[in-house]
Amino acid sequence: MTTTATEHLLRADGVTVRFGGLTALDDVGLQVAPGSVVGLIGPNGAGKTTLFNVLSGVLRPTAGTITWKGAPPPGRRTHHLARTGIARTFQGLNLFSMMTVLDNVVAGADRLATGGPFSLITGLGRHHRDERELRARAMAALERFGVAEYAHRMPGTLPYGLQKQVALARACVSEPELLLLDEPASGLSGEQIGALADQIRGFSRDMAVVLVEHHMDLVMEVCDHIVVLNFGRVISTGTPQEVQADPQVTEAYLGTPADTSGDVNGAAR
Ligand SMILES: Nc1ncnc2c1ncn2[C@@H]1O[C@H](COP(=O)(O)OP(=O)(O)OP(=O)(O)O)[C@@H](O)[C@H]1O
Repeated sequence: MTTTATEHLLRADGVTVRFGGLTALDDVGLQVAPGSVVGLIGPNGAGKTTLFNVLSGVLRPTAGTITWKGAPPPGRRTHHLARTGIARTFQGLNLFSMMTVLDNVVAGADRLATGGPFSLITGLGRHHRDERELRARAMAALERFGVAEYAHRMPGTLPYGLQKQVALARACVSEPELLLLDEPASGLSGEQIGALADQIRGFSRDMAVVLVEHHMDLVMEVCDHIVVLNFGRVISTGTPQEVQADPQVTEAYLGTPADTSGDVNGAAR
C-alpha cells in the first residue's frame, strides 16, 4: 500500500533504545498505514520486543519519536493507548485469572465507557447503562471469536488455543484502529495457525495490524509490509517477496551469505 506521511496511523522515527551500554534499537523507523498488516521480524535478540514495547507505550525510547495520526500519543500507558485507538495482545496472554472470560473482555472495552473500567467490572458507579451495553459488546466479541459459550468460565480452565481467542476478543472489543499482536502463533497447532492467518487478514478490513512473530509462514502469508531488524537496526523493509529475496535477510537468519533462492521461510522457527 502506498501512503503519504499524513496517511500513517502510527509512525516511529529515529527510535533508539539503550539499556546501559547495550543499544537494543538504533535509529529505527517504521510506518503503519490504515488497514495494513505490518510484520516485524528478525533473529533472536534483534530488538523486536523492544520496538513493540515502544510502539505499545510500555517503554519510552532513549531517542526518537512516535506519532499517532501525526501527533504524539496522549499517554504512554496501555489504557491511554486503548483510548487513542491502539490495542495489543501479550505473549503471555495476560488474562485476569480471577475474572470470568466475559469480565476479561469487558475490561478491554473501557475506552468505549464513560464510567471507567472499575465501574464496568464491578457494576458499581453511575454507568449501569454503559455496563449493560459493554457486556453486550463483550458477548458479541466473544461470539465473533467463537468462544461465547465459555463466557462464564475462568480463562485458566480453557485450552490454550481458546484462551488466545479470548485475548483477541479482549483486544478487539474496543474497536481499535491499530492492533499490536505479540507472537500470536506461539503455542498454537498448525491448524490453529491457519485459522489465525484468516483472522488476521479479516482484521485488516477494520484495523491496521503490527505483528511480531517468529512463525515465518504466517508472516509471509498475512503481511503487506515487513520490517526486518538485526542487532537493533532495520536491515530490510518491503513486501514479503522483497524481504525474502533480500540477501541481507538470509544472511541475518542463517549467518551466511545468501544463496540465489533467498528464501527465509522457516528459518526463524
Ligand atoms: N530490559 C532489558 N535490559 C537489558 N537488555 C535488554 C532488555 N530488554 C532487552 N534487552 C536486550 O536488548 C536486545 C534486544 O532484545 P529484544 O528482546 O528486543 O529482542 P527480540 O528481537 O525480541 O528477541 P527474541 O526474538 O529472542 O524475543 C537483546 O540484546 C536483549 O538482551
